[in-house]
Amino acid sequence: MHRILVLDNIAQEGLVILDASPNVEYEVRTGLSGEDLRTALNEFDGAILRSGVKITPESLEGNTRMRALVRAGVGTDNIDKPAATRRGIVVMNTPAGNTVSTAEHAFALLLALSRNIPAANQSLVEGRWDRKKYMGTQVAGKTLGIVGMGRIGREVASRAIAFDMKVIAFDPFLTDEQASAIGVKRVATVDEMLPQIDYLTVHTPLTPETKGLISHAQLDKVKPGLRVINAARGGIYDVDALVEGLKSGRLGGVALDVFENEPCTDSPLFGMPNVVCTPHLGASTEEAQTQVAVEGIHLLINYLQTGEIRHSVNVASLDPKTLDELRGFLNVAHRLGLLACQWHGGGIDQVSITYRGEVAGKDTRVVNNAFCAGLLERIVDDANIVNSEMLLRERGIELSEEKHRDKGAFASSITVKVSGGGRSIIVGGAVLGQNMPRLIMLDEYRLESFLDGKLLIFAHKDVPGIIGRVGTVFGTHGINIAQMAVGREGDAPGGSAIGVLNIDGDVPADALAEVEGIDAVTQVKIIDLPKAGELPSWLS
Ligand SMILES: NC(=O)C1=CN([C@@H]2O[C@H](COP(=O)(O)OP(=O)(O)OC[C@H]3O[C@@H](n4cnc5c(N)ncnc54)[C@H](O)[C@@H]3O)[C@@H](O)[C@H]2O)C=CC1
Ligand SMILES: O=C(O)CCC(=O)C(=O)O
Repeated sequence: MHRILVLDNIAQEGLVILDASPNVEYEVRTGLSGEDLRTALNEFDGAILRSGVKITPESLEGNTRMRALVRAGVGTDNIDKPAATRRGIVVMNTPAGNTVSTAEHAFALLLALSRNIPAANQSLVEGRWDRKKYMGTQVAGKTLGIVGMGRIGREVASRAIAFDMKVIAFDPFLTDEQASAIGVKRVATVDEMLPQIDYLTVHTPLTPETKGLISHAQLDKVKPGLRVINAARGGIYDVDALVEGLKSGRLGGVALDVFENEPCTDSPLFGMPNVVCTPHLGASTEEAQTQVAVEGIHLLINYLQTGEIRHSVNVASLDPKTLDELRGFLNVAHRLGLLACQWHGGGIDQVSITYRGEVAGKDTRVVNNAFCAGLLERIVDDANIVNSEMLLRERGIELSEEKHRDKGAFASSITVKVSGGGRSIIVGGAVLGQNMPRLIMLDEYRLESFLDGKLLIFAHKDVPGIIGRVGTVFGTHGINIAQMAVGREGDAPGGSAIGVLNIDGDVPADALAEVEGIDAVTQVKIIDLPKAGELPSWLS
């Protein structure tokens, strides 16, 4: 049973899906913070939220249960993503569900500013018929500057063009070709657009580059009377600069839907002339809320039930088709990681992964993560495909990847060199038939061995009789050998070789000592892997 926590009010349509989903139970607990939030998050497998809850590192402290946090909306700035990633929690959002509603709200603010709608309404309902005071500005023929030409910025642009406005846009990822296809003029910097525009609207996340995009210094650069709108994130405009600009007349109006600290019930802008503010209503339409709730719940259930990862902001996506194609490889990679950790023995500082054949044509980032999860699983609690790469980097271990499309002996294979502490080892694997993991390389030896259960690996000189002597030791101790594979250096006998035995049950210490005592045996190690068919929780 997957337990889902609904942390904010979401549309009923989302709850209906939860009600109808087998193997899922949920609770709605809104307004949680501090210790209550921390405790609650540890009682559920997944959670869905809007902007009303802040997930901090403290909220996730000691969490061993939560697997996914879904933001029913775009901005995930209320979720501490490094903390979630560290705990192995996938963070997903619903990027497109509220795009149109937010663009419409930004445009509604632009029109409200142009025609003084809120102030005129207020004056009228207070008993005044003040037509002269509320003389407005026509938007047709005026120029709108848009910073951020992503989903919302582009919707705003098309609405502005429909209103006969000229549009100038800045976005580091906008090309001249894209700009002309949309019908806007691209500029290379925000400063370049400021003297040319009558209205400015921003549709970017709050980042170090966008924080204070309009500050005191920009007031000197703007065309006097510029009206500015922000339905993206508080902090993109500096509030003190906005107040100064309004007082000096450099700014003709300010419309804000978002604030640096929310909820915001007090601001020097509130009550000033030519200011229109709304309490973060951009996405507050029935249509947007239904879409983000339905999409968000689907994302959550799909991840918990099938492992599909879509719209993740902290880990590579894994759609159902790719998941299906890679499932066998995720399993092999995880097992190779577990083997590499035990065979190397510790002090690792470098991991080089090579994919060969068909698998090299796929997005293998998540396979890398599966290997890293196996490598770390015995060292770090709760390593999984979400957090393993971060955990690896935090430990100063370098990860590199190489791909070769040409096939070797197998349709697809993965080989990993793990180095550190003066020792390098190599493990290689492939998938046979329907998800049967095989070890095909160990250090310089090619072989073909089952990659599950208990393995006894013994390096030895390639001289006659060794296999028989090792077999006799196990027979004497009543230990069954399920499978056996050997690989040797080159084609001729006499060099070094390696044997891999799949053992049923445990190997007693005295049996191990007897194998170690065989003179031609140079190294013996027992390796513990998951049993055949056993999958880690993140893959089952
Ligand atoms: N008021 C509200 O209720 C809502 C607010 N939002 C906010 O609106 C913002 C935009 O959302 P979307 O369009 O969906 O995101 P998006 O990811 O589709 O677009 C963002 C764009 O900003 C651009 N950008 C990033 N840094 C930039 C910079 N320094 N200068 C210029 N452009 C830059 C990116 O290249 C991208 O094209 C987000 O911050 C989101 O949280 C989104 C939905 C509702
Ligand atoms: O959930 C909301 O209403 C806020 C929407 C928003 O800001 C976002 O999606 O980024």
